[in-house]
Amino acid sequence: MAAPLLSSLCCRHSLRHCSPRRFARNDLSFFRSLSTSISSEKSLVLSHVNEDAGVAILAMNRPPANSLSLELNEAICTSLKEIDTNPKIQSVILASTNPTIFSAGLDVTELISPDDQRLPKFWNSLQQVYIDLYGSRLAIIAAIQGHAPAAGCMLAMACDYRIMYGGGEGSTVDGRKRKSHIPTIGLNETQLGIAAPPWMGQLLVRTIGFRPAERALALGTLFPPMEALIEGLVDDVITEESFSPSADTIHALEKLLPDPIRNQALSLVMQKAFQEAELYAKISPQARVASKLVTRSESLKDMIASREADTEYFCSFICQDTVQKNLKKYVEALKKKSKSK
Ligand SMILES: CCCCC/C=C\CCC/C=C/CC(=O)SCCNC(=O)CCNC(=O)[C@H](O)C(C)(C)COP(=O)(O)OP(=O)(O)OC[C@H]1O[C@@H](n2cnc3c(N)ncnc32)[C@H](O)[C@@H]1OP(=O)(O)O
Repeated sequence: MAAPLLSSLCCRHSLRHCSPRRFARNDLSFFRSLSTSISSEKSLVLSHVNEDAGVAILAMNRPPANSLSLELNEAICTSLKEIDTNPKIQSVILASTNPTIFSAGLDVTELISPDDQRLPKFWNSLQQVYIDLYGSRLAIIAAIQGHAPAAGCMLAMACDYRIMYGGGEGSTVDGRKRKSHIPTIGLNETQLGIAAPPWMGQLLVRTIGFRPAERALALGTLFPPMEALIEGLVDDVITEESFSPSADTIHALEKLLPDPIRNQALSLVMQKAFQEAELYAKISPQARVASKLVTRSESLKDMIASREADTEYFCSFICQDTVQKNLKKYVEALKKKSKSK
């Protein structure tokens, strides 16, 4: 699994064929020309490419919370690989079809009384998602419309740029006021009675710096948007207070876009993500990928070298009685909270 990563980082055939086309911030024709759709593994991931723009969307689509199961992890990797083989694509927007949850992190039900054949496969699939995102030749923009705890935060950190929704009472597609929603992001594992795996913790250190990461890891801090921005955990925060799409736009989009993507087309976070995707796509791919290698190759090599040991450690750690007890309690509380709504 390691070889494709570094070769993907080093230089892909596609780097020669870059012809990104400009599109303006509100140019919704981008969506109209989303002609190629790739659905994988029962559409756990929805993927659309626009070759003219050089940009693709990869939207996680596993209700209710985009929690990362073995199958979702595999679908993300499959989809990214398909996009990667298209030489006309330079940027990808990683998004969620759920407007309030980017990804709830690992599917915690995978961790409870696990099957001993499936557990290592599951962990491997998560490692692979990290490797494929962090080591991709593509510039990946995280459009974080909703919550991103734990491995959800890891997904975002493995991207090249992170845009987060800042909360507030935006309008829904049908013009009604939406309930205020303030997403959070962070590695909250200690709140579950477990620790973030070393490579995930180190990713936080590389993203926000040693001391802030040390504290955030110990406390399992989930940052609201502005705090995440101040810490450097996200690069941009977007509010939608003033955003109200016209009825014509809504009508046009209703006809043009599949349901799960429609709301995203109207979100400022998504529009900003396109702008950023375009910015990255304009840079010489060779230069961009070479600069990515400078900052990422060492840590990726280290992670790959310790991958098997990491899997072994994870499996034995998860199977410990105290860990199982903590996880069960956590899931019960999660379900209780959800039922009480
Ligand atoms: C020293 C070295 C040690 C090394 C140790 C090695 C390995 C250990 C590493 C373990 C790594 C872990 C990384 C992880 O990602 S753990 C998962 C952490 N995730 C969470 O804690 C998030 C839990 N979820 C929430 O907090 C909330 O759901 C939310 C994401 C904030 C969204 O809140 P809300 O919009 O209110 O939605 P609900 O709470 O009602 O949830 C809706 C629905 O989804 C289910 N669900 C939510 N999260 C998960 C999940 N992570 N897994 C599975 N299912 C989830 C929830 O139960 C609801 O479903 P029901 O309505 O059917 O109950």
